[in-house]
Amino acid sequence: MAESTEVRNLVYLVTGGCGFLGEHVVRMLLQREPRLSELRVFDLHLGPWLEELKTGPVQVTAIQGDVTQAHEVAAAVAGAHVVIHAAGLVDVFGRASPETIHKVNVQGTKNVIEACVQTGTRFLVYTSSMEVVGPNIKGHPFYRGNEDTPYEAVHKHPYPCSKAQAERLVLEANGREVRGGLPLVTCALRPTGIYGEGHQIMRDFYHQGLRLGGRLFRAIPASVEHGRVYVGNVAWMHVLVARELEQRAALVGGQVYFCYDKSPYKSYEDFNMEFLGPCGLRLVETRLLAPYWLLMLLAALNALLQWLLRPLLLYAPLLNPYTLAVANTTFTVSTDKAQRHFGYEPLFSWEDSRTRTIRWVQAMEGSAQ
Ligand SMILES: NC(=O)C1=CN([C@@H]2O[C@H](COP(=O)(O)OP(=O)(O)OC[C@H]3O[C@@H](n4cnc5c(N)ncnc54)[C@H](O)[C@@H]3O)[C@@H](O)[C@H]2O)C=CC1
Ligand SMILES: CC(C)CCC[C@@H](C)[C@H]1CC[C@H]2[C@@H]3[C@H](O)CC4=CC(=O)CC[C@]4(C)[C@H]3CC[C@]12C
Repeated sequence: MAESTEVRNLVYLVTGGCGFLGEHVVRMLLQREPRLSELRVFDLHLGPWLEELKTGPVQVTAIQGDVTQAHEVAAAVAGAHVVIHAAGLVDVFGRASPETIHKVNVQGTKNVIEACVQTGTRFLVYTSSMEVVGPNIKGHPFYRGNEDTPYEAVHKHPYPCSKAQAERLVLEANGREVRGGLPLVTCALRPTGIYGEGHQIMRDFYHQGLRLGGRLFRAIPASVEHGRVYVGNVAWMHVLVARELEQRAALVGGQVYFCYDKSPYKSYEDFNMEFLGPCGLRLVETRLLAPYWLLMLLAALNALLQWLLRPLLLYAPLLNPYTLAVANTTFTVSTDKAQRHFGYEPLFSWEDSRTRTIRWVQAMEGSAQ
């Protein structure tokens, strides 16, 4: 940890600071950024847990706001030294319209960039996603790839499209002159599938398993590897790169970094079982019962039902053609770019990450433990 005798004079803004990742970034900043004097937490929905953070040495300012509203963003950004833009509409289930996803993820990001330029904020970290790269619609595997691995990134789904556009805007803004005449320094972090305390989909799988008598049924072949990264390490990467943006502007500015740690390469379901297994669930092999063509049929049926029922109700199950394609395509990362550029090492070992996540599942309401 850095020296605690450093002067506290920095103002940080975290957009989406009450989300799954955002909360971890907020808590990590308070623990690991000794130069912090004020932390602004901007979100559409503020969490009650923010109150308990207001008693420490750092001024925690909760701002209820909408990134699609340029004036609200500008007011929050004014006077901040660093912005971590983690707010986003994460929807691959068809809950929100493509227009809403675009508005939040693309227009919202434009608003953040313009606010930095207008108010003179120089450092911007954007939470991008592996989805900016892939899996692509052709289902090409991305096996242990890095930031320079050639890959045909072709998207159709609104979520990856919006993240790709927003990331491009952030990178193109690197070097723009901000108010006061100095250049803006930006970079983008691309997490793979994040897991850890607060992960909604893990929660959903757990409850589904309990409803099914402690069983989950394998849908995806165990040979398909899916990249995962612990939320605490993703948060740590954000804190570290934000800290280094000023000192290493020439190297880090305009760059993208995959988020990685020592989590093992496994299929999506086998990886989830690392936590759900110790909490009493078991994964039942069903390859013969549910061949892939049947899953595709079910996914297509779900999409059709979603469309038919839309005027009446929101039907948004986990399985749809897009989630099936993502879950069924190998996408794993092997890189050390963040280590080389800004000295990143995972803060949490795989054992720690696993233990913390298991404890969180065990503490969940309705837990079998
Ligand atoms: N969950 C994952 O596996 C991954 C997430 N990401 C990215 O990480 C970021 C955070 O994602 P999560 O924490 O998982 O999602 P989340 O949904 O838990 O957090 C997003 C936060 O943004 C806020 N937000 C949404 N619309 C807003 C608006 N119009 N104005 C202000 N705040 C708004 C939400 O209220 C929420 O608190 C997102 O940008 C997402 O694209 C990237 C890769 C993987
Ligand atoms: C029942 C199905 C066959 C399996 C369902 C699993 C899916 C819900 C999830 C499998 C892969 C996930 C995505 C992946 O981790 C990459 C992501 C990155 C993001 O930026 C946002 C979330 C997500 C799209 C994530 C969403 C759930 C899966 C599709």
